[in-house]
Amino acid sequence: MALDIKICGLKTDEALAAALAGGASHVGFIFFQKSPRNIDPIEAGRLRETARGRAKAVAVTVDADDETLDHIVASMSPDMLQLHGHETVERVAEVKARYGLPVMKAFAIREAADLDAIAPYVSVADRFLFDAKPPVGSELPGGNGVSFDWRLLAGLEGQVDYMLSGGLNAANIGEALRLTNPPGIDISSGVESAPGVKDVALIDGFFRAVRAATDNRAA
Ligand SMILES: O=C(O)c1ccccc1N[C@@H]1O[C@H](COP(=O)(O)O)[C@@H](O)[C@H]1O
Repeated sequence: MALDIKICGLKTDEALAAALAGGASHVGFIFFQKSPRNIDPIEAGRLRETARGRAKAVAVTVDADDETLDHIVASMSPDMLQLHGHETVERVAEVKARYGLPVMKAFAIREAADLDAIAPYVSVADRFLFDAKPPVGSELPGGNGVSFDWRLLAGLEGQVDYMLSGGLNAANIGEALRLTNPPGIDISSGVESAPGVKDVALIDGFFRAVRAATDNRAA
């Protein structure tokens, strides 16, 4: 099965063009005030039109209330909602029903026991996203450029649909894919020259590294 690739935290035409040219299956827009990648929903709506029909537009939110989600969904008509906060199973079900959109629920992983938390969500979430726990002092629940022990996901192959995320970059993606064989991968800081500043050369390099790793895998 083809590997899904999500480039997240996009804010500019140039970065979006590089993500699409590289073959991103998903492009992510962050709606979280404290993030250096935070984008206005109207501007995200403009960018997502470029991606329409080429990559799925994912709206990333953190414990957002209905009013906030209403505005995001109306402004940019995402293909998917990523819930990256402490949303309960009930809240995930409520959001799915309210917007009729697939939901990807994020979980922070440090040890094997952290994966137990996904069990009640299996029948509700369309997909999971596994990220590292934020470093102490970080105000961001994601986008910290930190990875976790990928070997923890080894038993999940074929069991749940998920994206591997957290601290991925061109240098480590080969090892990450070798250890986990995930259905999808998600990257943000690893293709930035500074927090919130996407770098076209780094985006190109990431896709090259993914291709090299997946070619090796197929061979
Ligand atoms: O990127 C952010 O600023 C962000 C803010 C709030 C919630 C989620 C966020 N990002 C998500 O985290 C992953 C991993 O990021 P990184 O590659 O480790 O920098 C990112 O792709 C988003 O899905």
